[in-house]
Amino acid sequence: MPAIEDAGDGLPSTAEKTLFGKYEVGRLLGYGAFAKVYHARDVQTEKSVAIKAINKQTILKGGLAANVKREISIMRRLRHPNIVRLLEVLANKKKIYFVLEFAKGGELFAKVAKSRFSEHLSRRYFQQLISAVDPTRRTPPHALRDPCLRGTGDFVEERLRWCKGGYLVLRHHLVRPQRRWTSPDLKRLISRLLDTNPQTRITVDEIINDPWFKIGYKEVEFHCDHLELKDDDDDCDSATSTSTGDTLKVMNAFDIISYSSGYNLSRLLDDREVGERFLSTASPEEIIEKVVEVAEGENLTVVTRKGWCVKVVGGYNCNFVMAVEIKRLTEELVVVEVRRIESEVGPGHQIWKNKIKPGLNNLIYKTGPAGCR
Ligand SMILES: Nc1ncnc2c1ncn2[C@@H]1O[C@H](COP(=O)(O)OP(=O)(O)OP(=O)(O)O)[C@@H](O)[C@H]1O
Repeated sequence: MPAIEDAGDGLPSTAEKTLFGKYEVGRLLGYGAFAKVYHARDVQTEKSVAIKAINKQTILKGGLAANVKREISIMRRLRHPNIVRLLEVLANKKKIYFVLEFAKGGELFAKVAKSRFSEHLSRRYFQQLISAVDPTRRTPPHALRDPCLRGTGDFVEERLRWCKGGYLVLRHHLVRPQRRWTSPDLKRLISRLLDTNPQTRITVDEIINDPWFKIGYKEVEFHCDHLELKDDDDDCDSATSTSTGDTLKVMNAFDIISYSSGYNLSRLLDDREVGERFLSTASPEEIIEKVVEVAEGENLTVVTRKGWCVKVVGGYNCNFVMAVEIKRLTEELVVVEVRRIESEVGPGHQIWKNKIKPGLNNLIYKTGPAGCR
């Protein structure tokens, strides 16, 4: 495998080195607005993956942490043949790495630039594109505040607005020369897609029912682990359990293997945050109750309590912030995840170690580190 430039990516500079001992990093595949994407090989399975390296500072400076978290929360849950899967998220002090399914077909743009597509092939690619956009579209609106994730109508409108100057160019070069060999149905669809008026422009539902589009189209069954995407600005919002326990937050393989806690990636973005995980056979309600009891006994303030998650603050100048979240691992076992931001010195530092943790001792029987790798 060829050597790659380091370019401050924190990626290994030669193929002999591997990222986190798991991925042999190879050639640069491309650049995004905030990331570089590399080809890599999973050392264990020998499968190709794409690794998207994003600089934490760039994200934080650009105020993009929420966008990144949202992108992860949606991507990791979607299972669709035309959407690249997010396999894992890794991080070190400087970078976040998205490990993605490798799309070996290359870029559509490169294919278009190389040769003219037949109408049949165009339809196949277009159907895949619409099929991939459709489940995103069906995600509840509160998850789609990010303009990058809004439905295609808005998305297309946004893009057309960006390249307003280029639009006529597009019409002239792309549509007109093709008239000779384009079927009337396709011509009609293209003109509806390129309608500059968002009110009359064709919608995704209309596209799916369009006679040209419909030929041979099979709706793909997509799977989404959690459609009830929550706003992740609050530590407790990622806890989806209820006190009645009918929508349990069950850890899936992704959570366990990657040590990722739901959507909350704040620890990937804030080096001051520390954490621990415990296993417990106690009931989530009993554990939460105990945390609240001990915290209140220490004059800490419970600022949020939702289902199986509680957040408390306190200490000198409120320099101690702690969120405890519980997830079910098996019928008998739960994982208690404790995340804290505390100053290295001063009374805040001692609150967890000397007060709360001892108070929970009889509920937990195994400890392990949490936080990013
Ligand atoms: N899973 C993948 N498999 C193969 N190549 C990929 C993969 N993901 C990205 N690439 C390559 O890396 C390039 C940059 O990807 P990236 O997702 O960062 O950028 P983008 O989607 O163009 O922009 P943005 O930064 O807005 O997400 C792509 O254009 C593509 O060539």
